[in-house]
Amino acid sequence: MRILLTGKNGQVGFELQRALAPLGEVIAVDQHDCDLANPDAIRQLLARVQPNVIVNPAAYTAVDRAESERELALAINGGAPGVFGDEAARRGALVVHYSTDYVFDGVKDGAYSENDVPNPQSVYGKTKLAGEQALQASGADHLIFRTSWVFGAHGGNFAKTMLRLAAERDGLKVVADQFGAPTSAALLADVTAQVLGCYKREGGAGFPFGLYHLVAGGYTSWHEYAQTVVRAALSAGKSLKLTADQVLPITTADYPLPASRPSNSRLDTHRLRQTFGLELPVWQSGLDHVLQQIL
Ligand SMILES: NC(=O)C1=CN([C@@H]2O[C@H](COP(=O)(O)OP(=O)(O)OC[C@H]3O[C@@H](n4cnc5c(N)ncnc54)[C@H](OP(=O)(O)O)[C@@H]3O)[C@@H](O)[C@H]2O)C=CC1
Ligand SMILES: Cc1cn([C@H]2C[C@H](O)[C@@H](COP(=O)(O)OP(=O)(O)O[C@H]3O[C@@H](C)C(=O)[C@@H](O)[C@H]3O)O2)c(=O)[nH]c1=O
Ligand SMILES: [Mg+2]
Repeated sequence: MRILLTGKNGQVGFELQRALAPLGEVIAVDQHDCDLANPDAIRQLLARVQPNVIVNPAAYTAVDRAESERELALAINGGAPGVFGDEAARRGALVVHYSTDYVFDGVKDGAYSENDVPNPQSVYGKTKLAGEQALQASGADHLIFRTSWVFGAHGGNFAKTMLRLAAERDGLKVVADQFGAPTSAALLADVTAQVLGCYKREGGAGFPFGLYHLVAGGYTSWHEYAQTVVRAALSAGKSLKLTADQVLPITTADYPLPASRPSNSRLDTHRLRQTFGLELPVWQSGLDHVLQQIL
């Protein structure tokens, strides 16, 4: 299997380099090798690499900046997956792509399933939904993994931001009315590799391609997540300027940002677990593992 991997220095791309290696030859690229905002550059890359599988964790992920950089975010998040899809359909390749909880408006009670209708409230969410739809419309064999609140040892994320702020400030305020599942980049990479392993063994017409929600087990609020990070850092002996009690709960209205975030980001993973016989560990176990690496 020849696997083209984009975004090799991103949180998920970095973990995928490790996880995909046993499946075949991995050709990993970054923005310098191919600018995903440029469709011709993508076509040239595919002509050169001739992959059987394209794995695309690269994306425009700056949620607030996207509100004022709509065109660029749309080219990378909405356009590139369509180009990958069109080319893959022509070449008989598989496209593996990642999307987000931010395609939902967050007003549902309970976890969102793949059958729930997206209604993104941010530019980032809208461009990610456009990417899903472009890939689906291409007719290429594809897998789309929708995930949420990604963290890893490599790259930037909320947990690392909390560690940095807790070392600088004697108080922190974090929204307590948005709920979701922090999901480790390593879990995303490992599940991707498991599913691609199935595809390698038994891929073909009957393979269950399509859209899957993929998040860690359980859920929390950003506030409780921040407190968990601070508590773990303190018990690992890290010197911080505050304790978990000094991470105060606030509402979304108390923390105005350019982009609107869903208050309910919970994703139901039933389809993925049933189809591939997988277990998804709780978010705390992935966090413990990453904090051990960072601290
Ligand atoms: N982070 C999160 O919390 C969540 C992420 N997702 C989705 O999961 C996937 C992986 O996210 P994650 O690993 O966290 O993202 P990161 O932001 O860590 O990495 C994204 C990568 O995309 C690359 N990239 C950005 N613009 C371009 C471009 N024009 N051409 C080529 N490469 C580009 C970046 O390269 P460079 O560093 O050089 O800019 C970076 O390596 C994405 O599809 C994201 O939408 C879904 C839910 C939550
Ligand atoms: C730094 C900070 C953030 N917050 C809030 C703002 C926001 O509601 C929430 C999370 O903030 P962030 O900006 O780090 O997270 P955000 O960039 O919105 O994270 C999202 O990224 C994209 C890529 C996704 O796909 C989503 O799944 C999600 O992970 O925490 C506080 O309340 N206090 C703080 O000190
Ligand atoms: Mg962010």
